[in-house]
Amino acid sequence: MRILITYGSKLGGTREIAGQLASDLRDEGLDAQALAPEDVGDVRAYDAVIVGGGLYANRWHRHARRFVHRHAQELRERPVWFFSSGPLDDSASRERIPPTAQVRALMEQVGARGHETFGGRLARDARGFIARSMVREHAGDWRDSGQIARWARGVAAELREAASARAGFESASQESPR
Ligand SMILES: Cc1cc2nc3c(=O)[nH]c(=O)nc-3n(C[C@H](O)[C@H](O)[C@H](O)COP(=O)(O)O)c2cc1C
Repeated sequence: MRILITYGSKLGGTREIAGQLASDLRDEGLDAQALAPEDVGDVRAYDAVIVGGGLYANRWHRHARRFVHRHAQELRERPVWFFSSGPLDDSASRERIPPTAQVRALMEQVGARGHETFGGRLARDARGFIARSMVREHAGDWRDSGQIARWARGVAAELREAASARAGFESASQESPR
């Protein structure tokens, strides 16, 4: 089963989460690949898609939003999960943080099956006027590799379940009716 993981990331934190998800899903025996949106060819080549976005003022980074808009049709036709990365504290590790209103609207647009919020990262040398002003209070790496791995295992289990249900249905429908 081929899984695409793509993302919108400005400072690199969400890109690295996508990389860890791909590696965790490969450990689960799935053929998973993390690609920047501009490197994704035909979404129809994948059996399932995960889209992640770094949060900026409660909105996904524009590359993630754009990917969903551009490929809404293909995404509606296959299982899709979303993740967000943002909180610059341990809140995402302690409790489930629901998607922001904008991300929820994108989920509805494509019928996404689930969503997880992971902690974010703000490096001390982050570039950009607002990012620099946030560094003093909020610099740190709050991404939790255990939380990411657990979520990847959950997605893999759902995909396996769906595949075995499909295989059961197909073999039942091949039996000729008497
Ligand atoms: C200008 C700015 C605005 C941010 N706004 C939010 C926000 O609204 N919600 C949130 O949870 N995190 C917010 N963050 C934290 C980022 O989401 C976090 O740094 C994340 O890891 C960035 O992803 P990226 O490294 O992939 O770009 C903000 C960070 C910056 C620099």
